[in-house]
Amino acid sequence: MTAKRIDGKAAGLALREQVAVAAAEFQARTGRAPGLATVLVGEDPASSVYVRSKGKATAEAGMESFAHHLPADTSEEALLDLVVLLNNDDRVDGILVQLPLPPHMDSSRVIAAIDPAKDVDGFHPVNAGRLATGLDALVPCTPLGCLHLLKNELGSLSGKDAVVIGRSNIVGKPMAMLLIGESATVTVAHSRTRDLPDVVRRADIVVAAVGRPEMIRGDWIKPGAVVIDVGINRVAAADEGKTRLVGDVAFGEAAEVASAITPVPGGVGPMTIAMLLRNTLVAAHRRAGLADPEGL
Ligand SMILES: Nc1nc(=O)c2c([nH]1)NC[C@@H]1CN(c3ccc(C(=O)N[C@@H](CCC(=O)O)C(=O)O)cc3)C=[N+]21
Repeated sequence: MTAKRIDGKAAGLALREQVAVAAAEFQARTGRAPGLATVLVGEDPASSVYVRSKGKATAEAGMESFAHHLPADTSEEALLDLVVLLNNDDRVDGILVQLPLPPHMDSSRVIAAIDPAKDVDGFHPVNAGRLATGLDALVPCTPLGCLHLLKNELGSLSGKDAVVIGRSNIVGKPMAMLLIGESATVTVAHSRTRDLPDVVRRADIVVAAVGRPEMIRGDWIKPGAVVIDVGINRVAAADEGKTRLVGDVAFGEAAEVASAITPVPGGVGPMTIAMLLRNTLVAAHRRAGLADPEGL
């Protein structure tokens, strides 16, 4: 069997079009567009690329983009001052501080300084707690994108066996919370899990977020499972000196067994950006005292 390739690029574009329609409605009602502020500290080339593509997507969705770029040697105090400024700026509905921060900064402290109502990454402990307790939260973009793809594929997730590989605050833990919320039976596996291949073999749904290139092999996958690959790993290509992106799943092998699988690139990554815009739109509505936009 050859799995269906889940097209995250197309799903992300469709979502971004819906967000653009709702953003225009928001502007008509309130007299201003939703606004997203991004903060990049330092010169990491990959981070610069992501921040630039976020700025472009924001403009395309009819939202205002406020891009802040600080030098790598900025003090933590100066970054915290900027966060406070953005917290108090009414044009700003969403604040994204690009991670990782330089090593002299304490990212937990920076995240905790962001107004939870503007925390479109969903990384603030208040949002993590709200998600865990089933309250309205801003939910991390990558797991939200994974859930969107899973529901597109399967409809209801109720009673499905889901295995999340990875326990980070950014992906694994919030992914588990979302799956529990959909009434899946959820196992969170990680580097200390015993017999990981056997654990994964039980899963109707596999979400791989370990950050190890092609670690999850085809013979770990239950026939017919849906595989969501969150990994974005840059590895050496066959061509001397070139690189290519691979996921955490050995795609070719897994595609022989799964019913559907996300590719890398073109899977989860584009959904993450679409969900960032979605979260900015939602934050704008909540801050303006409006009901959440429908169907997003
Ligand atoms: N505060 C914060 N929030 C983030 O959401 C955040 C962050 N920091 N730091 C870095 C990571 C990484 N990230 C990606 C988003 C989209 C793609 C994406 O669209 N990737 C394309 C391909 C990209 C390429 O070709 O290099 C794809 O998978 O198809 C990738 C990576 C968000 N991050």
